[in-house]
Amino acid sequence: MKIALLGYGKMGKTIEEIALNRDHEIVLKIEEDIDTYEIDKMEIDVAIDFSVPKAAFKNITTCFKNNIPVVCGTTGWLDDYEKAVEICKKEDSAFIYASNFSVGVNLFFELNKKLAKMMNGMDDYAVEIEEIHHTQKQDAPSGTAISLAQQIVTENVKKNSWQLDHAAADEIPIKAKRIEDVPGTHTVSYKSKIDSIEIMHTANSRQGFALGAVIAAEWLKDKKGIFTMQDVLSSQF
Ligand SMILES: NC(=O)C1=CN([C@@H]2O[C@H](COP(=O)(O)OP(=O)(O)OC[C@H]3O[C@@H](n4cnc5c(N)ncnc54)[C@H](O)[C@@H]3O)[C@@H](O)[C@H]2O)C=CC1
Ligand SMILES: O=C(O)C1=N[C@H](C(=O)O)C[C@H](O)C1
Repeated sequence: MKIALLGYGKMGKTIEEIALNRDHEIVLKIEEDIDTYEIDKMEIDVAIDFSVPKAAFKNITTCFKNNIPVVCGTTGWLDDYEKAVEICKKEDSAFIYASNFSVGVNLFFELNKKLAKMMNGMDDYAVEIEEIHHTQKQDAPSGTAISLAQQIVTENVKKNSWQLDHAAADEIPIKAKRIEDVPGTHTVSYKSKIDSIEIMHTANSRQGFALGAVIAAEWLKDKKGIFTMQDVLSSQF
């Protein structure tokens, strides 16, 4: 498979290593605006975007316009997600966005939904999310923490949204901590006066995110439409 890497930082480099080990070819590495590359003249099977929030929308929609399917893991640009979906549909292209491509985190998401369902109506418990990431991270809270909060909102009749730090009664508080070299740790806790229940996912490296993104790219290559990581994983496991 011929892969274009949109963003060649910590994640782009880890994805390259995994893609080469799976016999794929990296035909393009982008570190600036996509207009400066002649992608219309290139043969690209799939683009994988792990870049920066301000670049993602333009770069991925340019790929759709050139009939290149896109796997996007960049977080912090989701105000434009619906617009990107419309452009993808109009161009008859293919798209997967996931706040987290790690298989382990996607299992953790399922656990979070189950626990949220069980805790719905348990009013003595206060729910809270904490995320810890490295100090270079541009966005807060993390995309994964937002996904966890949205999953709880779907299950819990008393919670309508999330808030960074100080939340109202109908909001889930998210605490974002930045500590050098932490790849990504997420904890969902329910605390009462009597006891606490916590579930936690700790990434030991970036390998899990990168492997999940390459698996998603292999799955998406010849498809058309809008998909999620759940679609990918339910066809594999
Ligand atoms: N969904 C997931 O599973 C994961 C998502 N992420 C997200 O992926 C993104 C990248 O993370 P890292 O690699 O750690 O960041 P990084 O800062 O190491 O790399 C970002 C890269 O984007 C490049 N870049 C800057 N402007 C650009 C432009 N206009 N076009 C294309 N590339 C440009 C930079 O040169 C840099 O190489 C972040 O948004 C992060 O939150 C990170 C890990 C897992
Ligand atoms: O920036 C990161 O590093 C990560 N970002 C993603 C997020 O915002 O959730 C996923 C992972 O936790 C690492």
